Amino acid sequence: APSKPTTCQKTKVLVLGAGIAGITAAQQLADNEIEDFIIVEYQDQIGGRLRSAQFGKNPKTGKPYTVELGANWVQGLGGEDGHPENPIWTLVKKHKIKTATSNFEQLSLFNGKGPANYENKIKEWEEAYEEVEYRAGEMWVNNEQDRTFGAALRSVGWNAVNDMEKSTIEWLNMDWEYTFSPEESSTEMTTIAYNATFYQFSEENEFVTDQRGFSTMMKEEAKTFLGPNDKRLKLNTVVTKLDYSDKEVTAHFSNGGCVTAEYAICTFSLGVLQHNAVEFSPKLPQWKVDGIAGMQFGTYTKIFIQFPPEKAFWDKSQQFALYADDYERGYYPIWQNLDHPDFHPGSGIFFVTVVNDQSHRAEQQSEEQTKAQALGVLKKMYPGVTIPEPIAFMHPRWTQEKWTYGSFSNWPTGYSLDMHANLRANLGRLWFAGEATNAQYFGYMHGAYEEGKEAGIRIAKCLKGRTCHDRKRYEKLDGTNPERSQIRENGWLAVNFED
Ligand SMILES: Cc1cc2nc3c(=O)[nH]c(=O)nc-3n(C[C@H](O)[C@H](O)[C@H](O)COP(=O)(O)OP(=O)(O)OC[C@H]3O[C@@H](n4cnc5c(N)ncnc54)[C@H](O)[C@@H]3O)c2cc1C
Repeated sequence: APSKPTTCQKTKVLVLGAGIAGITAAQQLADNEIEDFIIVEYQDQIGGRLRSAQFGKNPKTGKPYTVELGANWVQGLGGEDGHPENPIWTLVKKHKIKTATSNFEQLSLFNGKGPANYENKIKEWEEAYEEVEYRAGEMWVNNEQDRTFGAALRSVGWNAVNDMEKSTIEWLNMDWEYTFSPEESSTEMTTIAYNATFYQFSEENEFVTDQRGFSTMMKEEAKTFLGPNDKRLKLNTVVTKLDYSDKEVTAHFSNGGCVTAEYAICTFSLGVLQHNAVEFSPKLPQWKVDGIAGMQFGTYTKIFIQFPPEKAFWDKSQQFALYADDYERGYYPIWQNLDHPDFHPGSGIFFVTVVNDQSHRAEQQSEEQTKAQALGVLKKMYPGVTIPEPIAFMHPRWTQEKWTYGSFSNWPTGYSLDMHANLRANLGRLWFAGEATNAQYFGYMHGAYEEGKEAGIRIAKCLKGRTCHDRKRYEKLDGTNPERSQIRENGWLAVNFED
């Protein structure tokens, strides 16, 4: 182990992580004339889960395409007809990030036998979803107990078991967005998150195609308060341990260095916190451990395939293709056509997205295995077509990335606002911010932005000697099975399970 230095570098605020939340928090500090901060980042660049890669080859230029491995859509734009604007959309416009509008009406349908028509089932889903939204609203205002989204769907007559097309439509609307199935997600909070994003802002989605990479947005934003080669940004620096108290926070790095600050904002992903990738001293209290353990962190994997462009065999005028496998829910289900006139025409790129269990499978098996499975699906979707050999193939392994351990968070059934407040609560001078700490925009970039902003403002106030409150925490949580329910009439046998 590296030897422990006796004195650590000193600063006022330590910003841990240079993703959307970290950069936005630091910007708030700078805007409030707090210039004495240090940003510490694991990777060699700003952006976090805004992460692009070079892929394949553009036949016109001979250079690879830039594709987004992480966040790709600005979801919910707003800013018109009295709706507030999504702050990410504001930044995208400010930094002239190139986007194209996603049109989910351009969806071709397939099943195990090839092209198929199950529009009527999509309509059935839409009606059921609308009823669930209404039920969720009632549940919320009446403070009814939360339940799985699957339970709410069944209660309005939607049941996808035994119907692979319906299962796939359900996957499209739930798992694709949240990475978890309706059986795992909260009815109330899933509906709230959807409303907060798509009804508050708008139902439009813009897909980033900028060849500089989406992270350009945050890199450019950082330039508004950091100078060139600013010493306050420590890249390639891995935090291994955080000492915290009511007076200060010290971050220890894998390179042996350390920084002590009056305040710190930890923006590491929920995955990082759940993997105990950072040691806390003193140990985290149980209410905090439970707050971290209770929220879900999922994986979303885009599998990129480039075919020889002249041999592109799919309908290039459509943006999406949905495949309902005969046997397995979520098996290579949603295909995106980047060869569309609005994206990268002539690219020959067709990519497929899988989540969670299917992502974990792809992460464990070889690229050859995954490629063979994906091509096997295309053979079923396009019977009679000779599927050409891809000229490029690539997918990330999000669950294994030590700086995130997954993609984004989801709100499970039974996780309460109080439990979530415990995830978000500060521990003395150590604060937490990031997409997962946002109670309504969890999972999204705008969630990370709002949380970074809030934490930055709060800490600036504390440092300026203005009102400085701790965040709420709930060391004791209310149960939902009180003693009055534990009675014979409820089938409760009052058996004592102790020996
Ligand atoms: C595949 C995928 C698809 C997505 N799609 C969308 C989408 O379409 N729309 C949308 O709105 N959102 C999407 N998201 C979510 C969005 O990317 C996140 O909500 C957002 O980027 C999170 O920002 P953050 O600042 O909270 O966290 P992060 O971006 O994770 O920032 C935290 C930073 O901390 C650093 N770090 C971690 N551990 C350490 C350590 N030990 N020491 C030092 N530094 C450390 C990390 O490197 C990282 O830069 C997607 C995410 C993924 C992965």
